[in-house]
Amino acid sequence: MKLFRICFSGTRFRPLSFEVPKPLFPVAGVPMVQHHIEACAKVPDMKEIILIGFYQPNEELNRFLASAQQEFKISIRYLQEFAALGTGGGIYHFRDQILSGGPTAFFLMNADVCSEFPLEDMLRFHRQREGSHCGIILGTTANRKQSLNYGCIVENQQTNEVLHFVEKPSTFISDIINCGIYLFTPEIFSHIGTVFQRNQEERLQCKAWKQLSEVIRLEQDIFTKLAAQKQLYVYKTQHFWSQIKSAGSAIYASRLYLNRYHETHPERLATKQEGGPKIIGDVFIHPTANIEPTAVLGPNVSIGKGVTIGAGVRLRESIVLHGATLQDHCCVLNSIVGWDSAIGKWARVEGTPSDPNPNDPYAKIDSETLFRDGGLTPSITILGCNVNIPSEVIIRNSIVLPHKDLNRSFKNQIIL
Ligand SMILES: Nc1nc2c(ncn2[C@@H]2O[C@H](COP(=O)(O)OP(=O)(O)O[C@H]3O[C@H](CO)[C@@H](O)[C@H](O)[C@@H]3O)[C@@H](O)[C@H]2O)c(=O)[nH]1
Repeated sequence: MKLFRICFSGTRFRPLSFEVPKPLFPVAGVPMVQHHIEACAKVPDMKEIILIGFYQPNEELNRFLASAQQEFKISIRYLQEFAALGTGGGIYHFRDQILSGGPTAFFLMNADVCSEFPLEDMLRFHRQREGSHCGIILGTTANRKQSLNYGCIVENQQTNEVLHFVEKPSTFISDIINCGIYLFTPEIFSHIGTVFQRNQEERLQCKAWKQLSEVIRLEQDIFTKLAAQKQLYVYKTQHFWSQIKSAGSAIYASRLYLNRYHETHPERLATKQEGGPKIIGDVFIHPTANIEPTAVLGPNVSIGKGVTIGAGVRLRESIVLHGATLQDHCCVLNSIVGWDSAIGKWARVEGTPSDPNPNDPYAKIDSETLFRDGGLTPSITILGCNVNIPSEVIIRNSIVLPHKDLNRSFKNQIIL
């Protein structure tokens, strides 16, 4: 057993991805990919975890890898692609490293998903069908309209064999969607290799070969064919799953993970302490945060390292990143407060939640576009790093880029 793949890009995650690669952004108090790593480390016989991306490794990534390796007692490496090779091209490029040690199967996961990661269930499902396929896709049910934003899977309901796979179809195909979490056997590489060889031949034959990209996409170039050859199965999960595309979806994912901590990490959930703040619902507080006892926090709040929270502060459905200061009596709702930002006394920072429709059991979070009908779509408020909000102003549904000193109230604006 081996591996998972990760990618560092995150354009829809700006301005937060200016400071930190999206997979290291804290969700429920720990870096987004730590949730993947924790799930992998629990799988018996997991030999190694590999992160693959095209991001230039930096000190922060190296520090994270070293500390995760120590904490989870498993080898964790980062492999950098020389260019974005696509969801299939990256793993094909590093196939020798992935197959070293002769694993019989490996997991592959998109970094930008949050899930219970039912890896052991997938493994059991795989073992019951061993020899008859080269991949298992984790699937979940979406509503008809939203299914079009995902890879859609048509299955044989008796056998769970994938009959048909279409990436982001333009008309309804199926309400079972691809979660971006897979279990593959090494055989997958011969299928990717066929596409790679064909692409190479086309490049050599084509005079404008430089323009042909080296990208291989699992979803479009591989899965559709494998489905026709009856080489894929779908394992459907009933548990929570969500994409984390935008900053708004990070708040929603935080809520899902904080709720799961009741079972997996109760020690990460804050409880009311003598002389401590009032806690409502699920809240994560980093042990180094300094919080006045009259503050009221929650539900769904994550407070990072070294954060200072003054008297009478109200904080709900928000993520406060390390080093931020919230002065007395300010109110922060549905917002992300960037690293080292400061919010003045009695200020109000507020966004609009972008949660899935609570009345639809299959609704997923919409990957909202920034603008709709010529205006900024109401969304969570995001303060980039080192932003200063003066006392007694209101910032509503706005995105503030890093290092801004605001001097008045703003509403529905991107402050550049
Ligand atoms: N290493 C690497 N990773 C990549 C590359 N391109 C994309 N990725 C990573 O691969 C994952 C899929 O990314 P997208 O190509 O942006 O697709 P998507 O819109 O997220 O849709 C995918 O995920 C959905 C579930 O969240 C699926 O439903 C869908 O079928 C598809 O797999 C993300 O984690 C992304 O960062 C690349 O060139 N190299």
